[in-house]
Amino acid sequence: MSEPASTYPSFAVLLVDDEAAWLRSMRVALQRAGVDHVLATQEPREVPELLAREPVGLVLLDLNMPHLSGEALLERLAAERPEVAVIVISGMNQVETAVRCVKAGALDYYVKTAEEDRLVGGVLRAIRLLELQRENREMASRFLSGDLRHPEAFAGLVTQDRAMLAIFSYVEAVARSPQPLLVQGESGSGKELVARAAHQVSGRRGPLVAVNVAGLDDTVFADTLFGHARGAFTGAEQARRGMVEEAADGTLFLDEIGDLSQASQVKLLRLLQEGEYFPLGSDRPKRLLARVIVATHHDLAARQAAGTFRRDLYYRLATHQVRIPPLRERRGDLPLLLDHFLAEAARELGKKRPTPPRELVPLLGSYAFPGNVRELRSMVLDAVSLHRERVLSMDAFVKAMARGGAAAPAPGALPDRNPFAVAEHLPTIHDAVELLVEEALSRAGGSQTIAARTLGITQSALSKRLKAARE
Ligand SMILES: Nc1ncnc2c1ncn2[C@@H]1O[C@H](COP(=O)(O)OP(=O)(O)OP(=O)(O)O)[C@@H](O)[C@H]1O
Repeated sequence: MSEPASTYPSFAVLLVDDEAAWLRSMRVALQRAGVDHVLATQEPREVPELLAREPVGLVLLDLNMPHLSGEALLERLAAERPEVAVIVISGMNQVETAVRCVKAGALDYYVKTAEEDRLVGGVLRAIRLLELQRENREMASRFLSGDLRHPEAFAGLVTQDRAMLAIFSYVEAVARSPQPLLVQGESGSGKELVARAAHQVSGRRGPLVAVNVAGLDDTVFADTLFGHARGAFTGAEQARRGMVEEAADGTLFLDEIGDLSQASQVKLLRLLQEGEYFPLGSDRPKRLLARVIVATHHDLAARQAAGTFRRDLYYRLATHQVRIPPLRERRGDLPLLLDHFLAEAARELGKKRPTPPRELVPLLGSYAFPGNVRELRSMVLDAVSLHRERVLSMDAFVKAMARGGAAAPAPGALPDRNPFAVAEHLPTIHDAVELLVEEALSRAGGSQTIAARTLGITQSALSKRLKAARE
C-alpha cells in the first residue's frame, strides 16, 4: 500500500478565519513549531468541501466570521464530521460562549489575544492527543488482524514468537509518530534490528544514524550530536555537522541510553523538549528534524527510580516503548533461528549446510543464553567452522554453554503451575524422581548429557542414578 511521505502530524491542520493576517502569522508559528501540514481558508462556507478533499484532523475555528458563524459551523462539523477535532479561537473572552462551544463538541477554546506561544502549545497538545488516539485505534485493529503492513521491514528478525510479532505490530503502529521510541531488552536480543525496522517503516526519507552513547563524556556527547562551529574550540579548524543534522528527515538511534551521563541527559532532554539545539560555539539554533529512537539493556524504569536516570527524560523517552524478550523466554524460536544461522554460517564459510543432530534443539533449550540471539549466532558459526562430518557435532555447543555458565539450569525453566497440582494421587519422592528422569531422557532424545543439564545435575550423577535404578 502506498503511503504519503512522512509529515507531522499525519493529518492536516485547517485554519479558518476571515482575517488574512492572522492566518498568515498562525501558519508561520505552527510551521516553526514543526507542524508541516497546515491549510487555511478565509471562507467558512468552503470548510465542508475542504474536509471532504483533504485529510484534515484538526480545525482552528474563528467564531466571528461573515456568512457563516463559527458556532453554526462547529455544530455542523460535530454532527457531520465528529472525527475531526475543533479548537475554537474567539475574539471574545466570554465564559458562556466557551462553555457553549465545548458543549457543542469543541476540544478547546482560546482567546485570540492570548500569547501566540500559548495557542501554539495548545495546538501541539491537541495534535499529540489525536496522534495517540490514532495510534491506539491502529494498534487495536492490528492486534485483531495480526497483519503487518510492511513485513519486509522485519524480514531480518527471524521469529514466530507471539510476543515478538505483537512488538512488530506495535512498532508499525507508532512508526510515524514524532515521539521517541524506547527499545529495551537484554544485550544481543535484537534491539538494533528492531530500531532499524522501525526506521524502515517510518517512511522517513533520511538515513538512520546510530550513535553508541555509552562512555561518551559530556563534551564529546555534545560535539557528536550537535556538531560545532568553526573555531568553537582550539583545534576546531572546520565546522562539523552533528549526528542530529546527519539524521535529518531520518532517525537518530541512540544506543546504550541507560549509560548516559547526568549532564548529557540534560542536553538530550532539552533537545527533545525544545526541538532545537545549538552547535558548539554557535548562537544560531538548528531544528531537530530526526525522529529519535533509543535503546538500552538496562531497566530504565528501575534506573529512574534509583535516581541515576532523570525522571523527566525517562517520561519523554517512554511514550512509546517495547521490551524485546530474552531468547530464553521464546525458546520456540530456537529451531527457526538455528536453521537460519546454520544456513548463514554455511554461506559465509563456503561449506555445505550441516544437518543438526536431533538432540541439539533440546540441548539449546536447556541453556539460559545470557548473550541471547547474538550468542546463539556465534555458537553456530563456531560449530560450523569446526565441522567436518555430515551431521553437526554437539561438542562445540556443549563447550560454549559451559563457558557461558551452563551448569545452572536455565532460569525461567520452572513451570508456571505445579505439575503435581492436577495429580489425583501424589507419587512418592522416589517415583517422582524416576518419572522426572524418564521424561528428561525422552525429551533429550536419549542423550544423558542433555537430560542431566535439563535436570540441573552432572552427567555422572545422572548415570549413577540410572545404574542404581537398574540394579
Ligand atoms: N530475531 C533475530 N533474527 C535474526 N538475527 C537476530 C535476531 N535477533 C538478533 N539477531 C542477531 O543478533 C545480533 C545482535 O542483535 P542486535 O545488535 O540487534 O542486538 P542488541 O539487542 O541491539 O544488542 P546490544 O544490546 O549488545 O547492542 C545481530 O548479529 C543480529 O543479526
